[in-house]
Amino acid sequence: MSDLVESRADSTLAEFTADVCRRLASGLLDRTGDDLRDLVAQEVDGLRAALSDPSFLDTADAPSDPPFVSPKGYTTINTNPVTSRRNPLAPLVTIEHDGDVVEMTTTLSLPYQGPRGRVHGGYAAVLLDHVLWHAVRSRLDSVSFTRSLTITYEQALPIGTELTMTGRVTEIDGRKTFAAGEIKAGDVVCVRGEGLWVSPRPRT
Ligand SMILES: CCCCCCCCCCCC(=O)SCCNC(=O)CCNC(=O)[C@H](O)C(C)(C)COP(=O)(O)OP(=O)(O)OC[C@H]1O[C@@H](n2cnc3c(N)ncnc32)[C@H](O)[C@@H]1OP(=O)(O)O
Repeated sequence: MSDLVESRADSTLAEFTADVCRRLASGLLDRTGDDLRDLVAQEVDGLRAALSDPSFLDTADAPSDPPFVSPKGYTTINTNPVTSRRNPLAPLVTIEHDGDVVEMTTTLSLPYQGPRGRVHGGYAAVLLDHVLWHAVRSRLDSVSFTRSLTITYEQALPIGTELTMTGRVTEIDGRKTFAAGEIKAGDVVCVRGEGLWVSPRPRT
């Protein structure tokens, strides 16, 4: 098992700061003038309070992504731009495995917008890449990399609505693993994806 490398309070502060960054990133896109100043002032006050008085932070829940020392001795921080609570680029997601199916949920705000009211198509591809990779990873003993990913945009993928990403493996052929899945808003399939994940050649 791996060891933690910072205190629980510091990990909580880091994740609180990432959440502040998330709120500011959204606020910068839907507020102007005094409204924006109010938000910035409120978040700065919160950060000052969190720095000067650790009891300001709710430490009831364990940090989601504390850095740790890996079994190989490396200090590791989850940098993932989809799942890391500590990376402000990542929205907050849930991931669940149900047998061979992986399901992920999230609600995306304005920083992920492409056309007005719709998720940027590139970010929809990011979400599908991630959920399909998880489905592949759950079936293999080794890591694999996305080799190809085909995305079909069926319907507008809405901003501000809970989205459900689902992924499953469709075929395993040696180093090649094929997977497919979709993103739904409610019961509507908005985006489909299918692709190939390849494990690196074994070292000779
Ligand atoms: C838990 C915390 C962690 C958290 C970590 C979470 C990370 C999740 C991230 C999501 C996933 C990513 O983003 S991964 C990052 C993005 N992807 C990458 O960076 C990958 C870049 N590409 C590569 O590194 C390389 O191309 C590889 C390793 C994927 C494959 O190289 P290779 O080993 O030389 O492969 P190669 O021989 O050409 O192909 C292997 C086999 O696949 C076949 N093949 C190749 N392309 C195709 C194709 N389009 N359609 C059908 N078949 C194909 C070939 O014919 C061959 O078949 P045969 O002759 O063997 O039958």
